[in-house]
Amino acid sequence: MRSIPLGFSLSPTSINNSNLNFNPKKQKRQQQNQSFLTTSSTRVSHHEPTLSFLPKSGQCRASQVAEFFPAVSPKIVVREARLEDCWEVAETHCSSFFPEYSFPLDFVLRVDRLAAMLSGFSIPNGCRRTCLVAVTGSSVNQTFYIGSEDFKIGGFDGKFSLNRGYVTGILTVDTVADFLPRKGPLRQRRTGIAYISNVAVRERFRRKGIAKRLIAKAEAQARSWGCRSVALHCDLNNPGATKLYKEQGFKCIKAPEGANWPQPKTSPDIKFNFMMKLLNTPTTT
Ligand SMILES: CC(=O)SCCNC(=O)CCNC(=O)[C@H](O)C(C)(C)COP(=O)(O)OP(=O)(O)OC[C@H]1O[C@@H](n2cnc3c(N)ncnc32)[C@H](O)[C@@H]1OP(=O)(O)O
Repeated sequence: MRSIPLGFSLSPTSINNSNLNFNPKKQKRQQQNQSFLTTSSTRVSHHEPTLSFLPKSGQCRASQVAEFFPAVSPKIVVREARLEDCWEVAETHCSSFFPEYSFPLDFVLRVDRLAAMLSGFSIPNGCRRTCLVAVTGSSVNQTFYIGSEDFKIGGFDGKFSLNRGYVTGILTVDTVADFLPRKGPLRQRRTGIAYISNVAVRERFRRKGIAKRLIAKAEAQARSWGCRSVALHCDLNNPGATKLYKEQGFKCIKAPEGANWPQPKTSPDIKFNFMMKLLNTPTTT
């Protein structure tokens, strides 16, 4: 993470909480978070081997344990984002989509992303939106909270926290249908199709199945909203992401001749694949 002059970094990953005062309320919150992480969330469990792989003597070194449990250390949990995750979500988004930016632009980008997220709490009537996060269970004790118990924003109670990279991946799923082709002469908003966007995994956590877990959770969410399919746009020049979605059962959809389908608002040079998946379609992995 980049530092700024005066030896102080604005990046949340640089905050060392070892010299913060003990806060009993904070500790209670951390314990609550811990119990949430171990009870109500989805684990990256598909790589968990059974204990029969362990040596018969019952003795093994930490390095051997790491070999037996390659993808479960640290434990990853996928859950809905909370207000206190906002900065981490912005950080994950910007470091994944704009890795080339340096200070001060990278900081401005994160603040801009934060503002966009907080203002995005209001969505059209009858629509749903959820931001999912994949978090590491091992970092719940590394939180530095800003705000108080009475702190409110966008109608939500909570506190911001500047953490040390505990959010490893993010995904947004909604039924707003802003980027889906409208239907009929009245150009009505589509219903029954959930839209996935802003999928990103921090670089050091890639190729561990985190994006797959986020997508699976988004599909479950879409089903619970009564959607029959999910859609997304993927940059044509992003073969890794395209492969990911194809393996998860998404198919590229070609716009009919002459149709002017909406596209995400990014640089005009970026061309997108519009991809869809019926929610009863099995995945290839
Ligand atoms: C709708 C949208 O938001 S599209 C935007 C996608 N986001 C980005 O491009 C941001 C930068 N990139 C990233 O954040 C990540 O690389 C992502 C989100 C594309 C993938 O996240 P990961 O957690 O690494 O993916 P995950 O580990 O679940 O990969 C599952 C499979 O997808 C495929 N895959 C994923 N990334 C790649 C890659 N870079 N190259 C080739 N195949 C890939 C592989 O088949 C992989 O399985 P394998 O590792 O067993 O070979």
